Amino acid sequence: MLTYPLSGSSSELVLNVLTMVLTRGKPLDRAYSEHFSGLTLNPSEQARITQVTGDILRRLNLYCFLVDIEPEEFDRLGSKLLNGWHVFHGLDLPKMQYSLQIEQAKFDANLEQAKMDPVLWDGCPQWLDLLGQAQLGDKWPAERAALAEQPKRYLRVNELKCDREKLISRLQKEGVTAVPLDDVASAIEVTSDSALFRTDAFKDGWFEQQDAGSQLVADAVGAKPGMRVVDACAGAGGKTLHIAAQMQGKGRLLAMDVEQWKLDNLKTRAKRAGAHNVETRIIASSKTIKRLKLTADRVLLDVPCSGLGVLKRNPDSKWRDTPERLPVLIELQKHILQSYSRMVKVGGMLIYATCSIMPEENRHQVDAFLAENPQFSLIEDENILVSERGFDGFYLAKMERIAE
Ligand SMILES: C[S@@+](CC[C@H](N)C(=O)[O-])C[C@H]1O[C@@H](n2cnc3c(N)ncnc32)[C@H](O)[C@@H]1O
Repeated sequence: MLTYPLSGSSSELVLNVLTMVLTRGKPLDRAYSEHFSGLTLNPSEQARITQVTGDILRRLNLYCFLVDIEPEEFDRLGSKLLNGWHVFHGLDLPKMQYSLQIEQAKFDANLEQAKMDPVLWDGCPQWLDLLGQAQLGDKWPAERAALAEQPKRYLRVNELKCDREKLISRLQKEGVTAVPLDDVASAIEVTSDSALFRTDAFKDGWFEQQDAGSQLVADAVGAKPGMRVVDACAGAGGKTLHIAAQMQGKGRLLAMDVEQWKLDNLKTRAKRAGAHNVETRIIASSKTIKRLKLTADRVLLDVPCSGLGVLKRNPDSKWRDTPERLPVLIELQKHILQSYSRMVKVGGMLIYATCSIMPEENRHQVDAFLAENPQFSLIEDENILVSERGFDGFYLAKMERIAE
């Protein structure tokens, strides 16, 4: 965390980004891009701004409690919260133009009270705590605490262009320090605050920013050169590009989604990555899927989910989402699993994945699917828990089609 306070102008930026997220419901990444575009911020100052903003969102209710404000009051009282954040972290106050002071004695009393309340301490909204307890039982407190930590920055080396050692040494020449991860063969961890997307290594397609947990999901696909592979919920292609590298550009990789703008984004990224065997296709109706019946060696279903495994990275969503969204997602996951599994050929593999840690979206879905579909058999599944691996939380299940 910070060792000296934010400057006045960085404090204003943090407040503006947070106001956009908390009072206008903008996703954090869009609020960043609106505020950062056109500014030439020093990379370490930009890193400090995102660290503070992210940390405030990860423990918003705690910081609000300490300075006696409600999240809804953020647009009027945000400077008080930012001052409280600095006090909590033992820093001097930032020099803001308009700044509401905090009452130290009240802050200290609130702090003592907060220390007795682990749910508040971990920045967890009540609905999420209830859900986590119901779904994960004893494992939940460790996950809840791990989800309140700052995420690390991971890259995936693009093996179509280089290897980890070459990437690390090229990045070093561009002022970025990074180390390889022992347990994820394609991943490196960035240990400096450098601006990655301005590097020539990025422009040349040598890496993508991708959490190490997400890299484990694409690893599980085990695609080989010459295979026919479908990434059926490809989005902007985080996992598609990884699969393309496994295939060494040989074979057919079909990336599908219901949103054309995401596939357009994927095409740009595939071009930069030199992934020439990627074809994109919009899912316009059920016919798009039916036409591919029993054709694929591998089908990855990285389904839409609650995202409750990636709250370290997307902490804004826990203040926007509600538990009512979950049953709708669960129905959609069921539908995708049932209908898109038809594309897997006999002897081929279906990989179901989410970035959630909740069994209802994970193993329960797989069990229900297998009960209704004896033509599939479970090979293995894995819960990638945030508290155990330190990555974002994911789930993956590998199933083989053993009959038509
Ligand atoms: C978890 S995201 C995928 C992330 C992506 N695989 C990656 O690694 O970057 C889920 C994706 O499913 C897409 N989606 C939503 N409903 C869908 C449907 N009925 N069929 C296929 N994709 C769908 C969403 O647009 C979203 O891009």
